[in-house]
Order: sequence, then C-alpha cells, then structure tokens
Amino acid sequence: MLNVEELGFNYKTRKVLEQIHFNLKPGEVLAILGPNGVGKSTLLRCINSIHSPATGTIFVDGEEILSLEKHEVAKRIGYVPQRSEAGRLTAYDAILLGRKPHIGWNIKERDHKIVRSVIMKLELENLALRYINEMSGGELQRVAIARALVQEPKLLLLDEPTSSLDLKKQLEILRTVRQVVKENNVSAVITMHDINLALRFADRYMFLKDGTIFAHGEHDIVVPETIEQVYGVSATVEQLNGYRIVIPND
Ligand SMILES: Nc1ncnc2c1ncn2[C@@H]1O[C@H](COP(=O)(O)OP(=O)(O)OP(=O)(O)O)[C@@H](O)[C@H]1O
Repeated sequence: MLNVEELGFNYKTRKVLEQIHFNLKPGEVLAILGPNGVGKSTLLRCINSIHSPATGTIFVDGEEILSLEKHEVAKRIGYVPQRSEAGRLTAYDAILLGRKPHIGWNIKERDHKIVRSVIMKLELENLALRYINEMSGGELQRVAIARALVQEPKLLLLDEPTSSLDLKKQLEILRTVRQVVKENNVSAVITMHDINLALRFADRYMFLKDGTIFAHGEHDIVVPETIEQVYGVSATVEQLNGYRIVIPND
C-alpha cells in the first residue's frame, strides 16, 4: 500500500529526514515513534505530498504520489494533522467535506449515509450540529478523524490522533481506526508518543532517531535497548494481559 524509498527532506538548508526506507502492506497499522522534533510529522507531510522530498520516492497503492493531482491524493490519503483548523461550520458539514474529493458538485444520499455511519461509529451524534469553532480540542480531534474516515482512503495518516483525548476516547478512536483498517484492507500510519498505546493497536513500529530509522519491525523491536537509545530513558519491557508494556525505571 505504501512504499517509501530513500526519502530525504530538508527545511531550507536544515536536514530533517534522511534514508527513510520502508513498506506497509494493506491491513497494517504502523506506529511512528521517536522524540520531539525528530521529524515524525514531517514524514507524514512528505507522504501526503504537502512537502516535496529532497531525495527519494513515495508510492501509494502503486502510484508515485508527487505525480498525482491534489484531489487524486485526497481520494487515496486521509490526513489528520496535529492541529486542525476550525471554521464556522457544523461538525456534520465539516465531516461531509471529507467526501469532496469523490463528489464534485452533487452530494448524493450515499455520501450522507457514509457520514451518518462514521458519526455513529465514533459516537459523535451529540456533536453533529455543533459549530466546530466552539468545540474542545478533543471534540475537534474526533471530528477531524471522522472527516478522514468518510474520505474512504486507502491510507490514513494520523498525526498524534489521541493527544487531546481522554483515556476512554483514546481507546475508542484507535480501536475504530484499527477496525476500519482491517475491515477495508487499507493501511494507517500513526505518529504517537504513548508507546504503550501504540503497542496495543499497531502491527508495526518505527522508531526515528536523528532524522532516520533507528528500528523498524514488529513488537519484538520494542526492547529496553531501543527505548534507551531513542529516548535516553532506562526502561523495563514486560508482558501484561497479553500486551507488551514499557515501564520507565526511574
Ligand atoms: N515549517 C518548518 N520550517 C522549519 N523547520 C521546521 C518546520 N516544521 C518543523 N520544523 C522542524 O523540523 C524538525 C522536525 O519537526 P516535526 O514537527 O516533523 O517533528 P516531530 O517528530 O513531529 O515532533 P513532535 O513530536 O514534537 O510533534 C523540528 O526540529 C522542527 O523544529
């Protein structure tokens, strides 16, 4: 679904990413982890072609992403940035806007049906007619995720999607994203800071350090050495209730 080959990116003269190389299969959730400022959001923006890489190529569902028109990118990729803009429109209309790449001028009953089903899936019924510029950070974050889901993309790019959510909603959102990925055989790339949440919902993990991949693989790469090397934190990794968990030592 996603092939990133030898990707490098600079902000002006400052090198941010180099030698990023990985694949993601349909039906997989990849968690991108790493310290503040390492380039996680920048990587998502390169995949979504908001940024043009200095080197390398990115293929989504077999198509080179930079060769596609913006609306063609939007048909394939649903991107939720860290901070969403909030205009004076209702949550329902904001979510319906996610259908725009597919519909042109005419909104069909099928579009409303998809919007209603995502609203129910994310339990947003009570927010649907509220204005998004009057919402809390967490409410807005859930609306932005709903909007990406109604796009019915092949690839979801979520930049810290749970950063403003309470514990229950963190679990609900990630469970829903995982369910959508598995049911529709699409893929998701999610940047996160909470390693334990990632260990619960992702299939693969990628740790970035100094602008490049330090480790990439399944949960067995999440070991004390990786945590120490990437974050400079001594930690123990244990198994609890079927999940691997990371516990800092001090
Ligand atoms: N528009 C920009 N212009 C110049 N530098 C930028 C720009 N956006 C980000 N940077 C810098 O590029 C580096 C990578 O930023 P990025 O936002 O990708 O990191 P991140 O890993 O997502 O961080 P965080 O975990 O704090 O969200 C940082 O040093 C940041 O200061």
